[in-house]
Amino acid sequence: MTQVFKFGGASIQDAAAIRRLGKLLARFPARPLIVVVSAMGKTTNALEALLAEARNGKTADYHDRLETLRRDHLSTVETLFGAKAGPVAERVEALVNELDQLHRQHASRDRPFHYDQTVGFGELLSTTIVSAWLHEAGMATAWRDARELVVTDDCHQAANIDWETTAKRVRGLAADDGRIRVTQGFIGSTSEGVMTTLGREGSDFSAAILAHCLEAEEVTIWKDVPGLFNADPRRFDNAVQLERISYDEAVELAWHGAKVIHPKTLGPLQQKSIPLTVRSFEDLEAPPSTIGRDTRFDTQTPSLVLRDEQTLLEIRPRDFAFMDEPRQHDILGRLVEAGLHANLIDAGAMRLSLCLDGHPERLEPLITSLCTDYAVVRHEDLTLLTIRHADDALLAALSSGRDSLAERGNADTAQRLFPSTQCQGTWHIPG
Ligand SMILES: Nc1ncnc2c1ncn2[C@@H]1O[C@H](COP(=O)(O)OP(=O)(O)O)[C@@H](O)[C@H]1O
Ligand SMILES: N[C@@H](CC(=O)OP(=O)(O)O)C(=O)O
Repeated sequence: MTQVFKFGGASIQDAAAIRRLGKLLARFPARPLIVVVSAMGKTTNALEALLAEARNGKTADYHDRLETLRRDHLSTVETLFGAKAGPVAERVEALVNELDQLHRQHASRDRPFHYDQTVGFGELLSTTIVSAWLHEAGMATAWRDARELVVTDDCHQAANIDWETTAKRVRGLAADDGRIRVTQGFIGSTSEGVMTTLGREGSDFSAAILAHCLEAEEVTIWKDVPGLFNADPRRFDNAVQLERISYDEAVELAWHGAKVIHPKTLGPLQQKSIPLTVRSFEDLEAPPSTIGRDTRFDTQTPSLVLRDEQTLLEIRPRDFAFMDEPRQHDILGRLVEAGLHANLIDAGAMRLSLCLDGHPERLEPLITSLCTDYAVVRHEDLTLLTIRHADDALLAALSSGRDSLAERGNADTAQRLFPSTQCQGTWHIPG
C-alpha cells in the first residue's frame, strides 16, 4: 500500500539535513513511496521578500537577494555532490534564471499571480536537489512536477483543488516500479498550466491531496518535534505530547493556529480514513502522534494555542442603531472580499468585534472601507489564546495578570485576547 511522507523546510535546511533525510529514507524500503518536499529552510520567506523588492522597484536589493538564493542552493549542491555537482548545479542555475526571467514578464501583473510565479520556485529548487541526492545515495528515485499532478483554479495564493482532474493525473504516481517519487508540496497549476500555490505552509495539504487521490495507507509528516503536543513546545515549558487524537480535534487545533499542521490537511484524509502520523526526523525511536478516527482521548488533556500579531476591530453603527443581522452581513461580506478570516467574532447590541491576523496589505483596505460607514476602534499587537477542554480554574489561572480585550467561549473552546506585551517569554500550563 502507498505511503506518503512529507518533509518540511526544517528537515532539508542544508546539506547535512538532506544527507540525514537520505539516511532516514534508506530505512523505509517499502514501495510505493511518495515523498512531498517543501522549500529549504526559510526559502519561501526569502522569495516573498524578493517579490516585494521586485514590485517596489528596489532592483539592486532584488538582484542581491536573487544571487544569495542562487549561491545558497549552489553551495548546498557543491557540499553534497563535490566533484559530481555539475549536472545538478546546472539544473539549479536554470531554475534561478527562469525565475528571474519570469519576473520581467510578470512585473505588471497583479500581485497574487506574480506571487505564485515567484514563490513556488522554492519547492522546484529543493526537490531538484533532494531527488538528485537520493539517487546519488543509491535509492531509485523519480522527480515529478506537482504542476502536472495537482490541478487547481486560478485563485492565486490560495488555489482550490480540482479534485476530479487531480485524481486522474495522480493515478500513475504510485506505479510499483520501486522508485521513490519526489514531488513538490505547496504548488499546483491551473488546467492551462499556470503555476499556483495552496497557501503558506500548504505542503502538508499537498501530501494529503496525493494520499486522498491514491487512497494511501498513511501520511507521515516528519518534524523537528516528536509529534503533536497540547501546546507549542517552543512556547510552553511543560507541553505534553498527544499520542492519539481524532481528525476533529486536530482540525480544531490547526484551525485555531497550532502551526504544526496546515488546517486543510485533515479533510482529505478524514474522508478516506487515512491516518496521519506526526514524527520526528531527528529521533526515529521517539513515539509519534497519530491522528485518526478514534475520539476517545480528545478531551483528556486541555490544549492551548497562542496566535500573535492580532488586531482587534470594534465596529459600531454611527447612528445608535443595532448591530443587527443586515449590518453583520455587510461587515462579514467586506471581510470575505478582503480575503481575511476572523479568529474571534463577538457581537453586542451595538458592536461587532473582529480579531484578525495583522496582515497590513489586506487589513488597511478593509479598515478604510469600514470607516466610511461605521465607527471603528482598532487595537494592535495582541495575542489570542485559544484553549480546548479547559476548566474554570485553568482559564482563571491563564488569565490572571493579563487584561482581556475580548473573550468568547462554548462547551469545548475558550478564547481570550491579551496585549502581546503581557504574553512574552515562556508559558507554563498551570495544573
Ligand atoms: N501543538 C504543537 N505541537 C507540536 N509542535 C508545534 C505545536 N504548535 C506549534 N508547533 C511548532 O511547530 C514546529 C514544526 O512545524 P513547522 O516549523 O511548520 O515545520 P516544517 O516547516 O518543517 O513542516 C515545531 O518546531 C513547534 O515549535
Ligand atoms: N514552503 C512553503 C510551504 C510549506 O508547507 O512549507 P513548510 O512545510 O516548511 O511549512 C511555506 O513555507 O509556506
